[in-house]
Amino acid sequence: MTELTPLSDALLRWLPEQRWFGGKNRDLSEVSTRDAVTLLDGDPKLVHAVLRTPDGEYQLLVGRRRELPEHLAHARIGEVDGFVYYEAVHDTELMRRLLELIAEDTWVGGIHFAPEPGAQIVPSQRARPVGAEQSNTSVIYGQDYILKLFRRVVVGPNPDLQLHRALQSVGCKHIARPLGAITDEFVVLGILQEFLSGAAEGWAMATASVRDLMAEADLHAAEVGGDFAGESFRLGQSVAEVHADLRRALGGGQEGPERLYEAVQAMHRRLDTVLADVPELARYEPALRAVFEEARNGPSVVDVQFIHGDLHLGQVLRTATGWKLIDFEGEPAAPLAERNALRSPLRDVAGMLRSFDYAAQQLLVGNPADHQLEVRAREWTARNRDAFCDGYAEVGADPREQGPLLRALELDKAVYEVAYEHGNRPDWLTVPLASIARITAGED
Ligand SMILES: Nc1ncnc2c1ncn2[C@@H]1O[C@H](COP(=O)(O)OP(=O)(O)O)[C@@H](O)[C@H]1O
Ligand SMILES: O=P(O)(O)O[C@H]1O[C@H](CO)[C@@H](O[C@H]2O[C@H](CO)[C@@H](O)[C@H](O)[C@H]2O)[C@H](O)[C@H]1O
Repeated sequence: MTELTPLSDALLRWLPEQRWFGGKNRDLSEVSTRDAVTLLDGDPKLVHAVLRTPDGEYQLLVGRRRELPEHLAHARIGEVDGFVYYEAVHDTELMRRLLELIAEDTWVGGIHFAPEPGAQIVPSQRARPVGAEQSNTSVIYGQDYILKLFRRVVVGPNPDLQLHRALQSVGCKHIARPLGAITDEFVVLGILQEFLSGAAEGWAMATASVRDLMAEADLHAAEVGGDFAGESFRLGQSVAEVHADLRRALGGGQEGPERLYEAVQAMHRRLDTVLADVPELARYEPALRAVFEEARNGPSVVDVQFIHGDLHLGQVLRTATGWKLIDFEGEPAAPLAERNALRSPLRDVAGMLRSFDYAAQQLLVGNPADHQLEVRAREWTARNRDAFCDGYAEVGADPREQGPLLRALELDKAVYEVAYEHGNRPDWLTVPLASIARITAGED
């Protein structure tokens, strides 16, 4: 029983509407809270809580006020005993408190708020939540800091924090500097980082380029003003440099045929799980399994290392000085042991190649079929995928030399995306399904 227990019914209604909640396809008959810790008392009050749901545990920061001001009305969760409870990430005053706690290097109710060694945090900054759709929730402070509050509560070492620290230790130029962390004994709850003000998200840049091309349906991708291939090339170089930095900081190794066998088995297992939830995938099952099996026919020794784990165009930011990679958390729903394992860097390449396809295809979803636009979309994808691989090959090994494994990893990622969209954004399910249809039919 916590202070928030009487709020359970309201939370049950509110939860499925939250973008970060991955259990939208589940039967939700009950949610409860545990470990409510008061971080600021008074009016407003700030409470940290963990929400127990059939989809696992989620972190929640709850504000409480006697009266909710107009500008916080959209954050309302429910009302109990004359108090209004709401999502605290929208409340500047309460979010400033979190930054103060980090700057002070403090423990509150078993939660440690700490700056990274050498970081000087100035708390007097106005806070605003990131507007973007995302799996976690981030708050921006002025032009200086961004605090990511993880939503899923996962016990164990957090790859996002660990890999940022490792990359920082070797002076990697493609990350935002880690500045602080919020942890309890077993769980990393948040990470404070340098805010890259003025940076553009790769996804926004790429989709703008596709839109440009579609507006000029008579021209080829290389001829329109918004051509993205130069950026894709530089992005490929940057990703290869981050892979090299990760090897420098944390080492790497090689794995033999047994591990390749195990990796292919894991692809089959993931497919089994997703098939059980998404019947629309069943028609592609034989073709998918055949591509996974083909991966065994490439080189039997594979280079492995720490990798990003969920690389896509939404995880890369273009600053004036080059590309930065963010969010080294891996796939949010994957088991921690898998996210912390040494894996082939080709997984990251496959993730990014999938993302070029996503950027081009999602603009066609919901529109009447148009052959010309479909041809243009495919041309854009092919051009940018090639440019990315060319850039990568300038710094590291050319990913295309491992064709069967790369293709299997891409389809494995597409199967993951089917599950992700099914659980988080059901309207987008057709994007990865259509890709699987095209790839397995040999059209891409
Ligand atoms: N260091 C940063 N500087 C500027 N913007 C950032 C930074 N880190 C994240 N963002 C913005 O916040 C969004 C979400 O961050 P991300 O770490 O990817 O969270 P999630 O795990 O929820 O996907 C990004 O898409 C980007 O727009
Ligand atoms: O950024 P997150 O760590 O939250 O990653 C999850 O959400 C992503 C979507 O926000 C999802 O990525 C998929 O959609 C992207 C476009 O929105 C696209 O660029 C990616 O290629 C596609 O996989 C990601 O899979 C998921 O883990």
